[in-house]
Amino acid sequence: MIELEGLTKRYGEKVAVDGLTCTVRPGIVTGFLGPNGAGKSTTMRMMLGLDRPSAGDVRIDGQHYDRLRDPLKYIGALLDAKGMHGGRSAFNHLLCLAQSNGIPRSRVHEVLDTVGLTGVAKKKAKGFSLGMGQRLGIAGALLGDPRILMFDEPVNGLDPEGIHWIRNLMKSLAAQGRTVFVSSHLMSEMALTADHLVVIGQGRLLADTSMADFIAQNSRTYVRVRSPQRERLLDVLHGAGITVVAAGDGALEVDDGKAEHIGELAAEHHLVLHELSPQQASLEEAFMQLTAESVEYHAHTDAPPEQPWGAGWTRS
Ligand SMILES: Nc1ncnc2c1ncn2[C@@H]1O[C@H](COP(=O)(O)OP(=O)(O)OP(=O)(O)O)[C@@H](O)[C@H]1O
Repeated sequence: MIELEGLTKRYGEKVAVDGLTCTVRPGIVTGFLGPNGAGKSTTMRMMLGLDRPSAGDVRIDGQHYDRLRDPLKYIGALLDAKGMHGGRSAFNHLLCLAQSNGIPRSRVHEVLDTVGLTGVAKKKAKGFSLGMGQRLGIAGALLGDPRILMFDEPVNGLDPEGIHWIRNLMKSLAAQGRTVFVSSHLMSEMALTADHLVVIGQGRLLADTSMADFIAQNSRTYVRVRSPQRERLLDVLHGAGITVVAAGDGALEVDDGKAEHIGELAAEHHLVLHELSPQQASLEEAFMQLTAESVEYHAHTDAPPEQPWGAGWTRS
């Protein structure tokens, strides 16, 4: 479990993290979301004792990071896959980490095997592709068999097979009862991986809720209906006190409606339906809705959806 209490970080005038209070629980994957510059990396760095909070507190299984003996046995993290000593082989990189944390050499072989790098264990990390670097970083996080795992943008640079692998790895670590905390800008991936979300904007907590509730609370849910007897269907729905919105393509949209109810009404009146589909916004739409006001960096034009924000963006 990771507990944040009023966690705050200031850099001069800039408040990067602003009074965050939340608990990251074991047994589930918790996604950590926020627009660029929201304070995710700073929060994660404070969790790992790499940055000192200006105010507030963060506890790892009840203890401060700097009080943990052999910290890799409590919390493993992938923060910056390129932040390792490139001149060492993958094996030696992990061996150094293991030796400084009282972890046996045999465990290095185990984690190399888990991440699929056994075949390149003797190669220098500086020759690794981004994806291999991510895998090596993940091996380092797993080395101490910790109860808490933290991943900052773990799917960066991974190919579809690698993304699939890390998704399953995170889910299985959570299923073993571990605490899994992961940040990503890839909403479709987060939607498939996380059970719970912590969302921040400009350093402040915007949401701490289950994935399903987050989407339900931050988006419109409606039922889409199409019928060749559109006008009669409209009369029937209006007659039942149901508010209907016309969609551009001739379909009807019923806000907060139950598909079953609409289907039964149509059947009672012998109306043919060509479509009766409950619609829910994607995580990306819900996220954009919630964070619209706290986005610090805007593109000059509409950016394509489903891409990490960043390149070519300017501060507003
Ligand atoms: N060492 C530092 N000195 C000054 N300002 C900093 C420092 N580190 C971070 N910041 C500022 O704090 C804010 C939060 O940064 P942070 O990197 O934590 O955000 P983030 O949510 O991880 O962003 P991204 O999604 O772009 O990685 C930003 O405005 C950033 O410019």
